[in-house]
Amino acid sequence: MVFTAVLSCFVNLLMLIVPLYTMQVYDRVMTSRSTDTLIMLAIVAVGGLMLYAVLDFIRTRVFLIMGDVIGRRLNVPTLEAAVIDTLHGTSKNSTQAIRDLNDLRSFVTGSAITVPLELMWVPLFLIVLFLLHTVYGWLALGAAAFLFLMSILTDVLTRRPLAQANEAAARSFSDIASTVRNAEVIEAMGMLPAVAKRWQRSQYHMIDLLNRGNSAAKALSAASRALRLILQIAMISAAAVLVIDREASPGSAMAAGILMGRMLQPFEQLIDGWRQWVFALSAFRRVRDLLNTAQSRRQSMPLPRPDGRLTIDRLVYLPPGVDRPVLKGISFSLEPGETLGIIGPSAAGKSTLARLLVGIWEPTAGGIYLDGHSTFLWERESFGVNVGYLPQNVSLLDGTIRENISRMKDASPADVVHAAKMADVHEMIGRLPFGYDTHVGDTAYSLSGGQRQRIGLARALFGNPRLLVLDEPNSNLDNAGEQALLTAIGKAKAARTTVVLIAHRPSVVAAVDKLLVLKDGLIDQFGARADVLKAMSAPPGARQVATAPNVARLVKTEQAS
Ligand SMILES: Nc1ncnc2c1ncn2[C@@H]1O[C@H](COP(=O)(O)OP(=O)(O)OP(=O)(O)O)[C@@H](O)[C@H]1O
Repeated sequence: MVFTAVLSCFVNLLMLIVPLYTMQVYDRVMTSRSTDTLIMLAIVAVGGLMLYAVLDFIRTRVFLIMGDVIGRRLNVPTLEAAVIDTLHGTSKNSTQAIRDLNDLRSFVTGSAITVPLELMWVPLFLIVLFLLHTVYGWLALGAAAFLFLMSILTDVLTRRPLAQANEAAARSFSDIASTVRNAEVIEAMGMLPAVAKRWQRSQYHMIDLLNRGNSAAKALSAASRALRLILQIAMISAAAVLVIDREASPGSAMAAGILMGRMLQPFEQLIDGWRQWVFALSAFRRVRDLLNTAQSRRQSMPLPRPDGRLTIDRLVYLPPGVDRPVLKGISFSLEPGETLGIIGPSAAGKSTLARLLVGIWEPTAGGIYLDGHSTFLWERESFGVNVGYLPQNVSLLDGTIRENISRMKDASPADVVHAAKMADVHEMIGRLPFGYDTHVGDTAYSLSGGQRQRIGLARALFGNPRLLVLDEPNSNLDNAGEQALLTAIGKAKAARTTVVLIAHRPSVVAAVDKLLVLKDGLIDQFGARADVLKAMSAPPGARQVATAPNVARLVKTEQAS
């Protein structure tokens, strides 16, 4: 910015060439009738203007580089902040930040950003006008003050509606994204007219705000343009009077007209470009707020590969903005290579527990420890290579099957095939149009729910994780798929991977060592599978399996010892 300000000084100085040249031609060349002087003056003026072009180009390049730097420095931090923000559930429209960043870049490379730099050098033109004649100087000063007041009026009248319109546009974008995501449901149930009506209402509101801001801005811009021309005419008339009274030369009168026009131009540009400034400032604020608030609260030091000992100690989870905990003090532990099935009614908190186990959310109280280290605090990359997670709603990222299984890394084909074989999907992938290179994701080749789930399982198994958390991995599977899942769990267990499996259907829990029954955020039953199943089938009074408080005591004693 300092460099461009210095460059702008020279650019503005060189802008004096045309008025000075005009003055010299009128006052010197025309009176002396010397064509040699004219040629000399023309050569100097053209040379100066070429230098002007070069400096102006360099100034533009500096802004292009600035735009580039903004993109390069902030792209990844903004993406990371948007992801963290989404996980915290603090914002519903984190993707807007990426759009904001692109808008900021376009603003920096546009014309409105240079206006303050031009305004900075207005005093230079004023000094020259005062030097030509004090009347020119005072007139120009009055005109500048008048247009400055117009800019303030523009701000007062347009800033609020334009900023609100900008926010409304951001919300509207997020509405469209959600509509497009749910296209199938909307089409199948004829919801489009109702959805379109709702969206149209928000659009009308946005357009209304935009029109209000724009009409005021356009009216003020037209008024200021006319005003500038009127002020220029006032300047030329005053100059004519001075020439008639022989107080100024005709050349200086011409120069004063040109100088005044040039001096007032940035004010006009300021009023015209106000909208861009308002939008850029709100985009800047959103990006800044996101980068400031969405700070990762995790550790930055990578940790070594764990054995897979999992300890859950008095875990409580209260979602943000909710006053009733979903998990109300859960404690249990698993040794490396143990497999645990978690069952329980809907909304018992099973998926919440799964998300907490893999450190997506931060426990409100208590903790989850893998080999003694909090799974939430664990540095993400070193945690990720040791953990596999299959969420309830599997969605694959935009990319090939190979990229999806290898978690978007440039992995060796042998490792990808190994994970695919573990999940028993190697042959299924072989039957796809381009095998491992088949492009999948939201917009590409459509896989069935079961196929997606099995590729999601291969992705979770990739890299032989130490902890594997599978949230209802069989919800879309047929018998063959379920058999493959049981085999995969068996292989993971043989490789001493600790497995946590959430299930609705009891068929898959046949593969686990221990069983946990979760009810309303509390452990109802926990123990060896056979014991829990026996206790569940026994009448309520006769249950003898460890319950939550007992387990909590067990964990505490273990830690104390
Ligand atoms: N971020 C959140 N904000 C508010 N409530 C939440 C949040 N996450 C989970 N809940 C609530 O916690 C409860 C448990 O949800 P969870 O998804 O863990 O249940 P679940 O046992 O996996 O159910 P299902 O078997 O139907 O998948 C639900 O009542 C849900 O509304």
